[in-house]
Amino acid sequence: MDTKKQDSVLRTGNRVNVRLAAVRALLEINRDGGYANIVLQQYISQYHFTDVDRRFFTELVYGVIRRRNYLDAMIIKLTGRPIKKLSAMVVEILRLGLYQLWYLDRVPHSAAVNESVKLARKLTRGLHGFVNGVLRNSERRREELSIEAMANSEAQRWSYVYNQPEWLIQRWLSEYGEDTTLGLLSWCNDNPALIARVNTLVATPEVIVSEMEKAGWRVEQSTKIPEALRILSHRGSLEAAKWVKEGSITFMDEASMAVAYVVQPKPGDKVLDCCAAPGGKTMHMAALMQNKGTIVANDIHSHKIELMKQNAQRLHVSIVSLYEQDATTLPESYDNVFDKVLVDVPCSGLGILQKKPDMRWRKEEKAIDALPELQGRILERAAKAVKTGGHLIYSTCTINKAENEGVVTAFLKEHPEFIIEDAATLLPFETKGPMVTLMPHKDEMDGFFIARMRKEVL
Ligand SMILES: C[S@@+](CC[C@H](N)C(=O)[O-])C[C@H]1O[C@@H](n2cnc3c(N)ncnc32)[C@H](O)[C@@H]1O
Repeated sequence: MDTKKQDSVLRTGNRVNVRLAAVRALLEINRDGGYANIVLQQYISQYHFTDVDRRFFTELVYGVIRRRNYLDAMIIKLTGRPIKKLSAMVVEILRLGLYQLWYLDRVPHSAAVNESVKLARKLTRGLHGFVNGVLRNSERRREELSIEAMANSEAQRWSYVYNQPEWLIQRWLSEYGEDTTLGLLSWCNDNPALIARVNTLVATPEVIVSEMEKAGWRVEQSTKIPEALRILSHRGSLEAAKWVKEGSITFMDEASMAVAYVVQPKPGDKVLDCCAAPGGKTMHMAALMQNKGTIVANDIHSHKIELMKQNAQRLHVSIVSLYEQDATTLPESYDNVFDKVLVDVPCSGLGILQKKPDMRWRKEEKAIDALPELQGRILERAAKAVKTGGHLIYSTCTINKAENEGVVTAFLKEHPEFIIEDAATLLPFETKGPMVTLMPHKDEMDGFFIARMRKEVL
């Protein structure tokens, strides 16, 4: 549907119909493959929700996405049909209805059912009776639909309770054991904290905190990273906030900020960031370098380079040169040139599942198992760009050991000229080294891996 038409469908007078917007957004994510965070942001900026509506909309969309496996199991049981045999629109209306009935105490059951029926009248060809029947039936059959009654195995039970694919639960159990797996699973279902980095090139955390408080935001300075702020509540759209527009803040997690601390670039350094887009760490390094020196930032995707250019402009960074470049085939002119080389490889992203609740359903084990080979090749090539006495930093946003310790250990075996250093000692918070794995449920930030190596003369 074109944007104008959709706009008029979603609005009644000045108010946006939040549930209708949620169904449309869910369809774009689940049927059309849109990324949840991007679709959500588009709706929020397009429809100018009130703060209350924005929170409800976000809760509905993310809530349904997180609990998709259990909601779908209920739909299959209640309709007697596989999801694929139902219309995509009806599936989203049922998911949303069941989510409200089962998880949102503050929504009266009658409202959850009636609003779903209204949606079905508006969006389907005569399936409102079917939706009504399924949802009312779910009320009558609560016991039969309980997780205990529905799960056929312990792994399936955990998968329903924690809304994660069974294969991932099995993987974490075998890598980390039961306690850590449980911690990780419940972290995945918590609402992510909103974290901003204060751009120290133009502002200080103290000034920004005080300005935000005056504007009615609730915000705290992070206890882990000095320039990080935890935004507890805000007014209006984040994108339109003055601090975002003027480049005094940018959104990124504390774990992501930890990487630049381990790189420890100094003003005047020559830095290579070879998997750089969208540039969160590049711009943070530029700030730590006080915008003095050089950062060569590469990425394989040209459209992301444009995004980084805009990011650099907004954040008043002028020391970054951007190139579209495959990190496995860096030019020879890069060899032995850089003081610091950051290799923030493409990875499975299992450490950022909390922020992207749709990701858990998109991941595939086979694709994950193929990653270490590419990561190893990127690291191998990038290592040549480090000058003697310089540092090579390898990072991922995953807690998958094969992509982390696995890749680095294999690299070190082949390269005695690289010595592992203790990354933990460079961080402004307590954690264990020498290679650092930030575990979300313990460190209260995204799951990241960071290793720092020094190149010696042999
Ligand atoms: C984890 S993300 C980097 C995040 C980035 N460092 C930041 O802090 O914003 C990995 C990036 O590697 C890029 N990439 C994937 N394969 C690559 C390759 N062979 N060479 C260079 N970049 C690659 C992807 O486009 C993606 O932007």
